[in-house]
Amino acid sequence: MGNTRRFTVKLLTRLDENSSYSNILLDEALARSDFDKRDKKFISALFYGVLERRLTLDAMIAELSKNPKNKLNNTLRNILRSGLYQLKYMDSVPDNAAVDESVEMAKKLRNPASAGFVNGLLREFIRRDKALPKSDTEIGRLSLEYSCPEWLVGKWLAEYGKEKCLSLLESSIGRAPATVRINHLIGSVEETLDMLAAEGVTFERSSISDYTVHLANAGAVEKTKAYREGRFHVQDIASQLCCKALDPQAGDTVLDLCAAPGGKTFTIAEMMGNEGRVLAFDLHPNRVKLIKSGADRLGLSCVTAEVNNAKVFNDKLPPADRVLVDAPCSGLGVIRRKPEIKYKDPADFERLPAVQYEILDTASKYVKAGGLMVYSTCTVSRAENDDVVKKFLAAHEDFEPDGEDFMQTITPEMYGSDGFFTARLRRRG
Ligand SMILES: C[S@@+](CC[C@H](N)C(=O)[O-])C[C@H]1O[C@@H](n2cnc3c(N)ncnc32)[C@H](O)[C@@H]1O
Repeated sequence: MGNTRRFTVKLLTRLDENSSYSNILLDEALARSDFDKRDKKFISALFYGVLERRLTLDAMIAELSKNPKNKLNNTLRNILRSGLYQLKYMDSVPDNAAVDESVEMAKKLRNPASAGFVNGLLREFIRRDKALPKSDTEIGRLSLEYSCPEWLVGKWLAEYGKEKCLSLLESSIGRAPATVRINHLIGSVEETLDMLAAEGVTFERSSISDYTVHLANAGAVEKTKAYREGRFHVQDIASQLCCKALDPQAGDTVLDLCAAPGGKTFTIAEMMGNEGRVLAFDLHPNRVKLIKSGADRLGLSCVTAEVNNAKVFNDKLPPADRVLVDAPCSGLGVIRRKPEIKYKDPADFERLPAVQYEILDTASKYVKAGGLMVYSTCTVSRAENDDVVKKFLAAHEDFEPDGEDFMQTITPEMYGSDGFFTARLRRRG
């Protein structure tokens, strides 16, 4: 077990020092290691746990340090974070093990005082009954309880109200469900589920569609025979609902302008029974390859994938019955999958609405008269969602809202999905 903690602390420090994605860093490191299944589970739980509770853990360290201004190096900080995380949030770890293993790690650091410091701080936390740091404000309290920066708690409270804010905060902690979309073009849903069951995968069907299934022990679904045979792809409920909003029909010409890695492209093609054309694009050549390989695996021959910049009008693209703009966004709806998103500087998100508007404006030029365009994001932020759509409608008289509830903010309490937004915009006939 000591080895697993050292491994995790090293990974957390690497994440602090290079801005790579947490899931990629962890998956690659585990794949190269020879830890057994149980150890890998512990490492993943500790790694993601520390990451998603980082703000709270750092507030605890600041409160418990005698000299809070002392600068801690990254390794020492991660030893403390992981020690505190085990004490506070991992019931399966005895307190003594959490403290002793952390102290052993600190002994290996160059500064001989580190081990005493780690021991003192962790034992003081236990003496204080493992209490969270206090705050005088509601925003501050929620921020510490859910390890979410105050600016984001404040934003969600102001923009969506308390109930939705709490739903977003609660779902931002803990593992997201693994949901898949069954490809009925390769075999029936029952046949695919039987195959998965035979390989020991347990599942629960979802009420949102006949093809939507939650997998319970989905460690490495990509390794199953059913996956290799193209019988499903991994896709959250909200993304599946987004494809439903686009309502593609067999024979349609569909443009999917920000399509990689291709989850929505695949569902759209399946909904069309592989009849018609789904032209998928992305800015990045490496990501376009993911769409191509996914469509090949799933046997979706109506899909083509090319590089294209959605901001710039391309006169080679055909007029389309349906256009999907699944725009690049801040990703505030998928924090439970990528906890590092919440620690970004909010200033990084300020340029997004202009980019989103530019893409939407360009995309609208491809929509046939009477055709439908769906604008979507995996974020929960008025500036990137409703405001972009309102600005678009105000400037494009040839478009109108499609239906009364044409804008939908999907929050986790509704379907257990990621946070998401869709808007249906119809070009007048
Ligand atoms: C939210 S992701 C799309 C997810 C995808 N629709 C799916 O369901 O799998 C946004 C995508 O937009 C791409 N992108 C960003 N800027 C773009 C641009 N100017 N033109 C085309 N694609 C762009 C990104 O590379 C990214 O793959």
